[in-house]
Amino acid sequence: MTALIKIPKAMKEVQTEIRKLVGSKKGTVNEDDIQNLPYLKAVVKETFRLYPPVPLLVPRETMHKSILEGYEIQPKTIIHVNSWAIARDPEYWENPEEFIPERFLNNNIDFKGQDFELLPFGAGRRGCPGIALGVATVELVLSNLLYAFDWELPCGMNIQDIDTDVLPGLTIYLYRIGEAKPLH
Ligand code: HEM
Repeated sequence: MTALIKIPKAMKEVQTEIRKLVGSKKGTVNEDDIQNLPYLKAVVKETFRLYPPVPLLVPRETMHKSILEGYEIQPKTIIHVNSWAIARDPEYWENPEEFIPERFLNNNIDFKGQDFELLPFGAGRRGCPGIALGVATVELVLSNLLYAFDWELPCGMNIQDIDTDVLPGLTIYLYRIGEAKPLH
C-alpha cells in the first residue's frame, strides 16, 4: 500500500482494474475475481520482490563438498540465502530498486520456488508450506482495501516524504500511515 501511494499511476491502474471487474454493486472482491486481475497480481509480486517479509531463508547445511563460482564449499557448511539481495540484483532485474509492477505482466516469473531470482517463499523441501494461504490473504485483503477506499496521505505530507526503507530483522516491517476515504 505504501509503494502504491508513492506511485499514483500504479494505484490508479490497479484500482481501475479491480473496480471495472467487480463493479459497484457486489461490495467485495472474492477469490474468483482475483484470478482475473493481472495487474493486481503483478503489484503483489512486485511487493514480494522489493519487500520480502522474510529476507533471509531458513539456513541450509551442505551435504557434500561443492564448488560455487570458484569457491570451494566444505560439507556441513551453514548457508544463508539472502533472498532480499537476490531480488534486487541488477544482473537479473532492470532498475531493481524501483517499484514497477509492469515487469511481471509479460513474463512467467513467479514466486513458487522455480524462479531463483524471486524467492519470497523460499524453495525446495524447506520452502514455505503456507504459500497458498499467505498469497490468498495478501491478495484478498489488498484488493478489498483498494476496491472500497481511496487512499491519500495525511494533511501536509507529500509523496516525496514517503520513506520505503525497512527496518532490519528476521522479518521486515515499515511504519507507514495513510488515510482512507470510503468510496461512495
Ligand atoms: C506472505 C506470507 C508468507 C511469507 C512471505 C512466508 C515466507 C516464508 C519463507 C521465506 C520461509 C523459508 C523458506 C525457505 O527457507 O526455503 C518460510 C517458511 C515457513 N513458513 Fe512461511 N511465509 C508466509 C506465510 C506462511 C503461512 C500462512 C504459514 C502457515 C500457515 C507459513 C508457515 C511456514 C513454515 C511452517 C515454514 C518452515 C518450513 C520449513 O522449515 O520446512 N508461512 N515462509
